[in-house]
Amino acid sequence: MPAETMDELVSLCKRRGFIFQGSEIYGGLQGTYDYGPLGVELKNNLKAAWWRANVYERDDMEGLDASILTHRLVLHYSGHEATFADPLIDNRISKKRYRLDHLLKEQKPQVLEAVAEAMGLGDWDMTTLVAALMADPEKAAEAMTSAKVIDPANGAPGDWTPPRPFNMMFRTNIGPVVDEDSYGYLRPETAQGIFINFKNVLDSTARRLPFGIAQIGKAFRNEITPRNFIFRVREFEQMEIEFFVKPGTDEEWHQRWLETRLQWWEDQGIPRHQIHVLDVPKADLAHYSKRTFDLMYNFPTLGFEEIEGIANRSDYDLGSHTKAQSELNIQARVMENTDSTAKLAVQDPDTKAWFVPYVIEPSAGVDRGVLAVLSEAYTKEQLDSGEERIVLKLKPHLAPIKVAVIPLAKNKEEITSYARSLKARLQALGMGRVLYEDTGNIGKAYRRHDEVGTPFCLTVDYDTIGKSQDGSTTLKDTVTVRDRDTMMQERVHVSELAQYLLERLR
Ligand SMILES: Nc1ncnc2c1ncn2[C@@H]1O[C@H](COP(=O)(O)OP(=O)(O)OP(=O)(O)O)[C@@H](O)[C@H]1O
Repeated sequence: MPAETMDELVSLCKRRGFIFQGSEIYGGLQGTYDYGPLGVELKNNLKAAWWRANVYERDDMEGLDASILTHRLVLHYSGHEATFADPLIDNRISKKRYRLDHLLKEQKPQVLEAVAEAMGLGDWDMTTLVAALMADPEKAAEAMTSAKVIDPANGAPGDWTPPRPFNMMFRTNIGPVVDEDSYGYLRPETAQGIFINFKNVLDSTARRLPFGIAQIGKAFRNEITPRNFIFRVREFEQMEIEFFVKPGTDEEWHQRWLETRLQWWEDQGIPRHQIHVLDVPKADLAHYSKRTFDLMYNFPTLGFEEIEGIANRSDYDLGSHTKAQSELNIQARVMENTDSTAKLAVQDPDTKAWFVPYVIEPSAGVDRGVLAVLSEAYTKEQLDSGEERIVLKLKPHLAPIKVAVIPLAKNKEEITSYARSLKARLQALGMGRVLYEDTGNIGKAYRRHDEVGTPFCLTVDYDTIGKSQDGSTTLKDTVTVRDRDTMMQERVHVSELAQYLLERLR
């Protein structure tokens, strides 16, 4: 059974070294988190699983690692400069700042009804209400104040300012000269790096449609109200695929990617029933999207929230960044591009006509993925002894530590050196981190490794080194293997350990 509250997860993450608040010793930097010794392993394992499934195991994908610092023209023509904004509103009394749609979601229905009425709306939903408020900011301020919209910070009605769009990109100066032209952006998504390299990848790999480019990397958004632990942060990682297809085949590929991605999440330990597929209503679609499926995971405390968006982006992206737009019969509405030096189009092998590919984009958040996987794996068990056991039932390939090798006696040189050499041999198998563990007693070590999801604990004891109390040597060169989930222990000969572990850790 997954975790019931976010607090349980936050507490485990801090206690066991998965995730810490960013800049914590100086009071914390909001919207940033640092991955600790175990967090970095889990995160790397999740990214490796994604790369394996989407690059190595397919024959129609290439990888890329584009730069984070981005030329302003990239984000100008992509539309981000003009439209990558969230609606912002302030309460003059508390001085608190909110994202308008988030603030409204926390209001009682009668308050929302009063706001809509003051705005003169008959039939409305959240999307049309936000749109109406943004279209007339002065009236919106009056409506929200007179309808007594509550400030969640103090539970009292606010004195609301007119809402305004707030661009979420981090703009930064580039180079030693600070002037109006020498700025760029930290990328707000990894996708643009893929689009602007489309021709480079095509020319260097001789790919034909359909094919995709995959990338994992950091993205930055100046979220108005970062919250819910690593769910909404200002610096995060994305795992993005831009899959280029012939127009007309896009809808079929969109469906295929939906199924592929759901299967992948299942392989990471997130069952199908814990994900709701939202077919995003037309009114809520991003400006580039023909259709989008959001994968909404049932997070503890938060409920169903997005972990991945799978968008049919039509020919908007390559069409926006290409030169010679007028020759390419672009379907999407794009800004006229007078700066691009590359033709981002392909030739139909039969007709020889040039056209701009459509793009299917499965875009997943690494951090939200980590949170979902942790929450699904978190298990509280009542043992026969009456004790409670917390165990992270992570899929073995995601576990931060695969195997802990524990010497039963810390001061017995023969045992510790046997354990150290066994650790080194297992580490060399390349299955991930193997830990030599000699802190605390064996019971405590088991408890700790249950809590961090280590699938196997191996104990090296007197029997292993051929010095059993009864003088027998039948158990020489065997170790006790304890299984995290069943807590069963069995004796395994060290010559069979490699195969034993590799089979079970796959
Ligand atoms: N501020 C953030 N913190 C952590 N992950 C994020 C953040 N913004 C986006 N992501 C991740 O990147 C993925 C793709 O980004 P996309 O632009 O589709 O998100 P979004 O629709 O803007 O998300 P939201 O509506 O929750 O702000 C999301 O599904 C999510 O997993």
